Amino acid sequence: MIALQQVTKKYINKTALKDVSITFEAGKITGIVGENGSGKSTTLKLIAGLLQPSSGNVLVDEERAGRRISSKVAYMSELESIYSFFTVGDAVDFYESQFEDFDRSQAEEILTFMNLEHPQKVKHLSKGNRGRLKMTLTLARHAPYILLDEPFSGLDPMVRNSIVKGLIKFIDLDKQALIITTHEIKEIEPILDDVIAIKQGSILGREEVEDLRGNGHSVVDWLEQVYGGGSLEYNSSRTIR
Ligand SMILES: Nc1ncnc2c1ncn2[C@@H]1O[C@H](COP(=O)(O)OP(=O)(O)OP(=O)(O)O)[C@@H](O)[C@H]1O
Repeated sequence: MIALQQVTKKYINKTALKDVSITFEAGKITGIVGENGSGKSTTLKLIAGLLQPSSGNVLVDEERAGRRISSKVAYMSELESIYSFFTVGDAVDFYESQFEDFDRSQAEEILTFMNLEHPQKVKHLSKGNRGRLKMTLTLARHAPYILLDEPFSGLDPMVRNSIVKGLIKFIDLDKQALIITTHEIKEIEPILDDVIAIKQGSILGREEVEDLRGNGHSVVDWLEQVYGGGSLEYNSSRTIR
């Protein structure tokens, strides 16, 4: 389990997260939704151990998040993170050399699924194919926690669709949990177990998607209500886990 306990994260002139307490359970797909600058990436970077909290604790399977436990977390940045002078094959070799849990044969299977080939040069790939490659390299790891920061950003619906299909096919929810930040909630709504709404560094709410559906609502209905202006009649007074 991942636990953020009363976490505040301050940058020099900005408080990005304010006293956030939340958990993420193994075996679930959780979406974190919020407008630009609300603290989504900061949350993932804290879990990945790339940032340290200003106060509070970030625990991954009861250990403090940091370099020592990074093997438990596969983090995909929203930024371009693969050297442009690499070929697709070089990128796979590089990831294999960096991560003990990297599964070469799974990587090859995902490459085929994503229609990517070893000799292709990263700098010549379309944005969509660079997104598919980034996803391939992350999903080829057997890390128990997979964190994807804005995997759909700037990608067209066909590419988004192939990425969602890749997630369903290559994530093993008996052994892995997935946390996705996104603005594109409609694409991933069908595969989400729960959704967290964040605004200006605070968690506004969290819901199980099945509970919402049971009440005849979509995630989008709920988000409209949480962010104000919506008229969803739904009791969402449950405690945030
Ligand atoms: N390294 C940094 N130094 C200073 N401020 C930062 C830094 N990184 C993020 N911030 C600020 O912290 C706040 C939260 O940023 P964060 O990137 O976590 O938001 P986000 O929800 O992921 O946004 P987006 O959807 O645009 O990616 C923003 O106001 C951002 O400008």
